[in-house]
Amino acid sequence: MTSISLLPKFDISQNYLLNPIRVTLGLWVKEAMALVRAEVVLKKPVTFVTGNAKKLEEVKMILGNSIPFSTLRVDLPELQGEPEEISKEKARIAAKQIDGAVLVEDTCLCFNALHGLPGFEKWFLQKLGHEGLNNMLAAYKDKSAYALCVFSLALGPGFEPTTFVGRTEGKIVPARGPADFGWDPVFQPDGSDFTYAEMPKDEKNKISHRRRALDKVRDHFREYDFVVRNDDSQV
Ligand SMILES: O=c1[nH]c(=O)c2ncn([C@@H]3O[C@H](COP(=O)(O)OP(=O)(O)OP(=O)(O)O)[C@@H](O)[C@H]3O)c2[nH]1
Ligand SMILES: [Mg+2]
Repeated sequence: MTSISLLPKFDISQNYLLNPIRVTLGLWVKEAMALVRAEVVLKKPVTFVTGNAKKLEEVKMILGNSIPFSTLRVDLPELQGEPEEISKEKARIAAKQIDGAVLVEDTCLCFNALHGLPGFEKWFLQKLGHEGLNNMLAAYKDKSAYALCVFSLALGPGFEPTTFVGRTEGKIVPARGPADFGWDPVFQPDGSDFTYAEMPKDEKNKISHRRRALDKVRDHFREYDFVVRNDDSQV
């Protein structure tokens, strides 16, 4: 009885004594890691590959000069499957095609009432239109949806891509605002009275699925030292 009641007291004091040491060690390791960033040597800058001019515009606005990248407009195949797998496969194809490091993304609009469908293929919107997207939810009370963006970075052909996911919650509404980018007019993010299409671009770029995924891409570039060097040591 006595030993049982004493045991927790002992544990608590042990933790109390150890915690400051753990915290200090943790901080020290973090600082040390920041100082010795792993170098990733590439033969040419990472290329963001897409066939979608609007995506390209947003990626350029969001990233600015924060990471070194070039861009290339190439139509990538419309693949089927889970968003992360589609995005990775696009990266593998693009890396092979340009024989270098690539960044690609796959975006989808997912309805909760439909357990994540329609997901998205660009043909879907072309066939259904904004009204059709609303009609898909006519039988359901739940109009909630989320916009999902998965970026994939492949360091070259044969390299397994790394993914970065961004998600913004919202709901599907009858179209409002300019119709120059996909489903933007029917997606109203939570906490806003405006659809993506009605928002000024810089407002959308503060909260969008794309922005959230690109924040993670940026963090990754901070973690590693990407160097472009054209010699035998490059990827
Ligand atoms: O309203 C939108 N706001 C967005 O922020 C957004 N991002 C993408 N899309 C649309 O979603 C479909 C599949 O996208 P997606 O990832 O397959 O792209 P894509 O085929 O157009 O280009 P890519 O695959 O060459 O990069 C296409 O109809 C895109 O226009 C968006 N629509
Ligand atoms: Mg596509």
